[in-house]
Amino acid sequence: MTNTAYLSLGSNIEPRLSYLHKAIKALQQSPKIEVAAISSIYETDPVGFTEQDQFLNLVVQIRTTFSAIELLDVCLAIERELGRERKIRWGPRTIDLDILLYNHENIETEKLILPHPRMHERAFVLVPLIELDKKLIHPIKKAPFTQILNDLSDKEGVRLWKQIDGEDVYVLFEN
Ligand SMILES: Nc1ncnc2c1ncn2[C@@H]1O[C@H](COP(=O)(O)OP(=O)(O)OP(=O)(O)O)[C@@H](O)[C@H]1O
Ligand SMILES: Nc1nc2c(c(=O)[nH]1)N=C(CO)CN2
Repeated sequence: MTNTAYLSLGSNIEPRLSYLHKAIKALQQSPKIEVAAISSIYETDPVGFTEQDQFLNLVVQIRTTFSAIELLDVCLAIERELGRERKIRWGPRTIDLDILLYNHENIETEKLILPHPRMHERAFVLVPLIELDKKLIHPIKKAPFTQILNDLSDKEGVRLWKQIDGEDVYVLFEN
């Protein structure tokens, strides 16, 4: 069965764009993952731990035959391959891949929580997510993500960095 998932990608250690590109290429190279859509790239102010460099964030929509927990393991493996170190919670990272949504599933285990438990608080997630699909609704809160973003007190700190338009995404990453 093919599942639809949305992943949030972020990097704030240079070369940020290259880490994002390598993570997307790694997803595409999996026979069980089709990268169906890639949002624009946004430069964003750090949230949670603010004494660090600006992030580049984007969201990808994938189709996958992996289970949610298998998909998490793929994300964690890509982070390891790209040198992710966890020294400070929410601190600097070469690459971070979070699963935002997996179908409309609600999963709560020690290793995996879906929908992502903090996605509704984060403009750096909501802005690129809504760019991909303005009709998405939070499967637990039953509220449109457009409304969740509108109601967010902290909507600042998210700036369009690179407009990505279909086939251009690969040209962008190649140059
Ligand atoms: N939806 C999810 N996506 C990714 N990791 C998750 C998810 N739910 C739970 N986790 C768990 O969170 C652990 C720590 O993740 P990580 O250190 O990357 O946190 P972070 O992405 O920096 O912070 P945050 O979770 O607030 O976005 C992972 O090892 C994973 O087991
Ligand atoms: N701007 C921004 N801030 C963050 C980010 C992120 O990707 N972008 N990720 C975090 C933990 O996942 C914590 N804070």
